[in-house]
Amino acid sequence: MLEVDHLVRRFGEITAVDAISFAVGDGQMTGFVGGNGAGKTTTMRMIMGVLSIHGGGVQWRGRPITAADRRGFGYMPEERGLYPKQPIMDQLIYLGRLQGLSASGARQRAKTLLERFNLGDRHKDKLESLSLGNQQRVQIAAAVISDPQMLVLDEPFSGLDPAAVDEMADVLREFTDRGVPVLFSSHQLDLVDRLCDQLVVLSAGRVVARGTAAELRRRGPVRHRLITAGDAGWVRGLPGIEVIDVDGGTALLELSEPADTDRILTEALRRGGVRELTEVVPTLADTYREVTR
Ligand SMILES: Nc1ncnc2c1ncn2[C@@H]1O[C@H](COP(=O)(O)OP(=O)(O)OP(=O)(O)O)[C@@H](O)[C@H]1O
Repeated sequence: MLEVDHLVRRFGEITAVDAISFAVGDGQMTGFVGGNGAGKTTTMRMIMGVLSIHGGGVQWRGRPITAADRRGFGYMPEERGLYPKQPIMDQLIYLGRLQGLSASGARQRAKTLLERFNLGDRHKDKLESLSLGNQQRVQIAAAVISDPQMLVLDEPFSGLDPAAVDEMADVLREFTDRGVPVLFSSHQLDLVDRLCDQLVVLSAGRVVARGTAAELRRRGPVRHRLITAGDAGWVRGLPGIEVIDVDGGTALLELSEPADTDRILTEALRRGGVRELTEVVPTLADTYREVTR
């Protein structure tokens, strides 16, 4: 398990990461979500020891993390890290050797990974000659070259088409299935919803929400949709009911008291032509907007 404990990082006057805490359990896929500048990359860099820590700490398996622990982590940095002008196989072998594999072990592992990503016949090609999606596949191969104990991936899904997203997700799941904790950042809420056991939502350097997608959805605003045969504009006249939107016979409402549902329904029935009154389950995007505003 990786634990991030009240981590702090400042850049001059800016506190980019402001006492962030969360944990990534063994075999747990954790999505790190937040708008531009929320502090995701900075946190990941501190986990990996690329940036110094100004407060708090990182624990790995219950002890303060060491450089040796970090060498066993697979990391995909925001700036990527491979050389555009060098053949991909050579780079993977080099990285594997740096991380302690033998020459033949590194070659074998690189070959297996490139084949896994359908890039076996491109092994002599320079990184820059590959499509963006294929470059991303090679970047992930580089992160997992030496059988990592933990994966820290900065936007691994950005720029991938849906098929490549599924393929990348399968690779990450192979790791979580083996008990490896995986932390990745993403702007794609639908993806995070689909893939993650846990979400950590950052805003302005702080954790503003944390939990499973279902738990976070429950934190979103509970709304009701009323559909009537005639115009539903009359809802605006009801005291204590927040009207989010009215479009012809359809109104979207936020009700603060359970009794408000009865009140709305009674009034709608009195007026006649009620078609529907239903609770609208918040989406993850609704919750995200709510917790980051
Ligand atoms: N090297 C740096 N020097 C000065 N400020 C920095 C530096 N790195 C990050 N920051 C600032 O720290 C804050 C957090 O940035 P960070 O890159 O961690 O956010 P992020 O959540 O990864 O955003 P994005 O989704 O855009 O990548 C921002 O205000 C950013 O401008």
